[in-house]
Amino acid sequence: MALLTPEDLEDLLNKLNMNNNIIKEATGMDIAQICEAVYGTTPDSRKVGIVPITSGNGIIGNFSSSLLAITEYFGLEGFITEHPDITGYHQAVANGADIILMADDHIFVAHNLRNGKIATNHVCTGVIYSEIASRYKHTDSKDVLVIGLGRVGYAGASHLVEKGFNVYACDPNTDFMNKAIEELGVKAFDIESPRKFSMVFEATPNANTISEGMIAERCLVSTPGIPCALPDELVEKYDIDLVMEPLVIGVAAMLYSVL
Ligand SMILES: NCCC[C@@H](N)C(=O)NCCCC[C@H](N)C(=O)O
Repeated sequence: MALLTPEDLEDLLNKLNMNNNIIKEATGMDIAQICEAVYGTTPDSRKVGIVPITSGNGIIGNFSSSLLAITEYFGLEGFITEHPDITGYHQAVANGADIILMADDHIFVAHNLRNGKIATNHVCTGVIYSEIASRYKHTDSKDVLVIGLGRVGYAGASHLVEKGFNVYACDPNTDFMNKAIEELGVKAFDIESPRKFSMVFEATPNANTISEGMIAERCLVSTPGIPCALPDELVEKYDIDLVMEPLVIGVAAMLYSVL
């Protein structure tokens, strides 16, 4: 899994506002409304304790401050603990945190200490980005293309299957592909017999995974993946609504999912 860098997190809320405008135009709802629709929850007076974690590659500059900004953007109170790790966890609980947000290099969790709900960033990111793709209002198709069937892509494909969409998927890893076909019933997208999709959910750590044969002239591409899945020439040539930002939308889904 590619780790975030401080550069990825620069200008986070401006990127969010830009993406929220695209989401509103493409789906008719903003990200808070979509989170409410998916999880059936609304922000309340819960307090979020953010605990920096030093394991593995260590603390990422402005990761915790980004989580605080996101928490407050969606109307929740938050604080970052003075210490990291276990000492920080103890501080968060002692200071009355209802929800704990913390991440090592492998798992990023939101844990509600009051109702016991726990969420991971990779599942929530897959669910919310695939949900955004599926809400594209400029199509009546039920076909969605999912590119990438890792932890995030698989969660998104599963969510779309549950919602009754026709999910076509591709991943160079045949084990991932076979698992999704057997467990979810997705159809393998064959680049040799391309179909043009108006809704695409991309979840890979690679650039330019979307090629001309895959997309309709007017489409919505929803991707948390870094770097961008769309080649510049396609962005210029086609009418593409691109929803892409590195952290906020996934964290919003985590918070809504544990409220
Ligand atoms: N959609 C967001 C995915 C984030 C994930 N790829 C990552 O970088 N995880 C590592 C976070 C490490 C945080 C660090 N331990 C800290 O607490 O600052």
